[in-house]
Amino acid sequence: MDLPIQQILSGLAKVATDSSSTINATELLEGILNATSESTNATQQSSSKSFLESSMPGSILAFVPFLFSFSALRDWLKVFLIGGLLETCRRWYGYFYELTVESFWMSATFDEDDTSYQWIMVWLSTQPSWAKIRQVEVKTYSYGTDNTAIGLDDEEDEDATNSRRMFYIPSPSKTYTLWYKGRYLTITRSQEQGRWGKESRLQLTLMTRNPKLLAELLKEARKAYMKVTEDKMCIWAADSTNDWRQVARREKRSLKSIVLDPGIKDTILEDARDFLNSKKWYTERGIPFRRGYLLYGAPGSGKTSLIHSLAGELELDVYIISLSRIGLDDSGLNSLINELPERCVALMEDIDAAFTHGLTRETDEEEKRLGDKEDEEEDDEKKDKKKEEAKVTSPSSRVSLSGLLNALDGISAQEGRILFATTNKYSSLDPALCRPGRMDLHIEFKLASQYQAKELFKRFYNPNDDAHEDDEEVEEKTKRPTKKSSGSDSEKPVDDSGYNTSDSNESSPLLPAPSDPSPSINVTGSTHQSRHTSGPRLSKSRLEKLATEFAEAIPEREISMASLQGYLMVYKIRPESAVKDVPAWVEGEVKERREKERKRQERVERRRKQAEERERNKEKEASEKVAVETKVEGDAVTAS
Ligand SMILES: Nc1ncnc2c1ncn2[C@@H]1O[C@H](COP(=O)(O)OP(=O)(O)OP(=O)(O)O)[C@@H](O)[C@H]1O
Repeated sequence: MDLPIQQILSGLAKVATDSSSTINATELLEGILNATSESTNATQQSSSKSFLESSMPGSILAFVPFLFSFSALRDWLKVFLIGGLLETCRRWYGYFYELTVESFWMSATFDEDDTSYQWIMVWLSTQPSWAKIRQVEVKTYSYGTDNTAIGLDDEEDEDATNSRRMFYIPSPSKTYTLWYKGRYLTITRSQEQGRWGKESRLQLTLMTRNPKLLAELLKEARKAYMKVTEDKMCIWAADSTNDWRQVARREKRSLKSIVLDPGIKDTILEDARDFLNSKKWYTERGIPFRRGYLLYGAPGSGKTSLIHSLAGELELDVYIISLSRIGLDDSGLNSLINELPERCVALMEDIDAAFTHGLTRETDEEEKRLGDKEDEEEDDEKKDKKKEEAKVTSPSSRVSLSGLLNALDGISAQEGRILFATTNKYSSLDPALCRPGRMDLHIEFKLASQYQAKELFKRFYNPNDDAHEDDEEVEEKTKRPTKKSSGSDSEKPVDDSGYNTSDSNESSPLLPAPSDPSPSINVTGSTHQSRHTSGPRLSKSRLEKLATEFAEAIPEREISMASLQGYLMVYKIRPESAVKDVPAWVEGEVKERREKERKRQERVERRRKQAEERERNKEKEASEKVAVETKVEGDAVTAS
């Protein structure tokens, strides 16, 4: 290791003796190299060679101290200065370039899971130049998102309606150019791997110095979106990571189609409207700006239908919160409720289903008692279904009552939301949950009244309320027993709606005929008998008469609206037959209901007896135990 240092030192000494008083770096380097080579020659004769000598040329080693010499520093400085200057220039150039370009362009990005993404897609589909694009991705959608792309099929195209529709969407990673108000516009759709597979993103770049132009475009896009979705409402549900996802977009259901006793719909609608317009009122009084409605009562009485219909009427989206969902716990529920948008309908269906397993404050005994009581009230099938659901969900649902209460009205609970909860077991709900502030309005839904049956009949056969006052022609038509079909010699039966259908009920072996004692095929439920979508043509007076007859045959509060609807579905285009057959159907329904009731009574009685038996056995065991202990004690006393 000493050798190179000696060489360098000798080199330096040689340079010092040979050189004049002013030496420059080049001379110094040459001197070192010469001295080093001489020194190296001398040492070559030596038999021992160091590792460094064998692995590195001496000239490089000699160069090292030179790098740190004073004169080399000056050169280093020059290099740094020039390099730094060049880099600074490069960066400034990039910065100014971006600044210049940015001042002429505006850009915005849109993520697929945000509604604004759909605004842009809808807006794109309205652009004339977009119709001429040549490279696209073709998609078929199974639900909801059909407004986010450009439909290829005509709505009335039979193939399109019978199968999935086809859509154009922008190809990923391709930049499309368009013109917006005379400005150059580019749109790029990129895809990234997200939690749920590939997630798309749109990047829009507009050549303008005016920031208002982008805002205008966005407003236009939102308007276009609102226009195509004005008859639709979005349904959201939580995914397994407790994030809201849009699961469907549905046609709004008209409030008129929900038949309730007079005043109920109007009361809820007015209340909800008033609430939505009262933010200031709530704020001024320091009352949390939230409203809860509890809809309870008979199954199939229209609770869920009414909620969806009201949401459509109020132009709000529906966010479904399923308390018994696998993996949902208190914190998950809390975050779900926190993430609700300000104006929305939150829907908790069958809120009692979650209570059965740990949410209620009732003791087990009370729960059992209540369960028995409800047994008497509730439909057998419904109860069994609930039990099954409870069995499936109980191990995984970890929402506690306090968790639910906190989520509903804790400080972090979302303001401005309307909560609708439904239940078939009103009496099993905890009072804390039902108190005002959490559930402000409680509305009972009962089995169908005769008024409801009549209105349902009228709406079913004349949904648009457009029957003529006394349309004798229609009347005539409905009375005519047969009609000659054009192009055929054979006489075909005519349905009692006045329509002549090729697949009317008479020719359909699948239709269950209530009066037929031995149907050829055992079909449960109602089948579609016609492809007619419009209602049968009945005059107003005829419809009124039939509806009255129909309603008179329906016993008050014994049959659910869902069952009535199911019955009418069988007679989709045969109102006369519907009225004629209704007494037989009602008889069957009532009989079935009574049979179920009887079975339920028996089951309740059996359970009661089993409980008594258990009690008796317990008492017997206890008294036997006491007797044995007394005997043992007696024996012990005798023995002592
Ligand atoms: N009052 C009603 N007016 C019109 N249709 C009704 C009414 N009640 C029920 N229906 C019809 O019955 C079907 C079931 O109704 P819905 O699901 O709203 O009842 P529900 O009370 O929510 O039942 P569940 O308590 O079992 O959830 C729907 O197709 C709906 O059209």
